[in-house]
Amino acid sequence: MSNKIKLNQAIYFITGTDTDIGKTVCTKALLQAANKQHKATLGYKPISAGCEVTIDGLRNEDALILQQHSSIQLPYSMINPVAYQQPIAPHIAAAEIEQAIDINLIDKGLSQLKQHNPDLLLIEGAGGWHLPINNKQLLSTWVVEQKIPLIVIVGLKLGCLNHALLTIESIRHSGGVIAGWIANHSQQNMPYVNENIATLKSFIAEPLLAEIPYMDNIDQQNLADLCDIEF
Ligand SMILES: Nc1ncnc2c1ncn2[C@@H]1O[C@H](COP(=O)(O)OP(=O)(O)OP(=O)(O)O)[C@@H](O)[C@H]1O
Ligand SMILES: C[C@H](N)[C@H](N)CCCCCC(=O)O
Ligand SMILES: [Mg+2]
Repeated sequence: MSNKIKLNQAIYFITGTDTDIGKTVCTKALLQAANKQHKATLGYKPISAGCEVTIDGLRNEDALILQQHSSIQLPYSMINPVAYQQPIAPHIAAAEIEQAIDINLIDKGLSQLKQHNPDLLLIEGAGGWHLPINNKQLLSTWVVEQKIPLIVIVGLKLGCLNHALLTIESIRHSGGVIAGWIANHSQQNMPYVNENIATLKSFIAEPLLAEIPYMDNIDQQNLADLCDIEF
């Protein structure tokens, strides 16, 4: 019998300890691993902030990476329905151009993706767990309402213990379900990195799904074999 960790839900929300800590890298790794197992996969980046202006419209790098590594090929607008040009908190970018984040678009986008019957649909958040979508609402509330299980990406750096434990406590407090976490070596040669991972393991009951090493050219790498996971 295989000792592989099983992720047997069709949809997961990928959150993390901060912005810029490897959520997209790890989402790509999970998609590549599932693709290698011949699963029908989709990545979804419902809200992006930080886009290029192109003749086809706004394009966000995360969404393009998820689109590229999805085995089900769909138009960009389905992968990233809400996009803002400025690389800032999305609700502030939204206020700047007087185009509020419409949670109905995010909902509708998810329903449309589900119609393509993916075996695995990974939704990448923006920033960390509590992302404001306006001055009153958080994206995390939507995730919990949708009952989407979570995968928490921990960007390994000094301070990540606090960020990881606060994130996990907050997800539980919000009523979210954590499927597991990924340790991402977002920095090269973090001192005592293994001791940090061991500490996190001792505090987090959910499984460590994968450990992603630091790689200079990670965007060019196939990371499938780093995820010893059965989908
Ligand atoms: N394991 C790694 N090895 C080398 N570089 C990494 C690693 N993980 C992340 N990076 C780099 O760090 C940067 C941030 O990673 P990534 O874009 O995945 O973060 P994110 O959490 O998705 O950010 P955002 O909040 O903007 O969505 C990228 O340039 C990425 O290539
Ligand atoms: C621009 C950045 N890379 C992300 N796309 C958005 C990060 C939002 C962070 C919001 C916050 O928690 O302060
Ligand atoms: Mg990202």
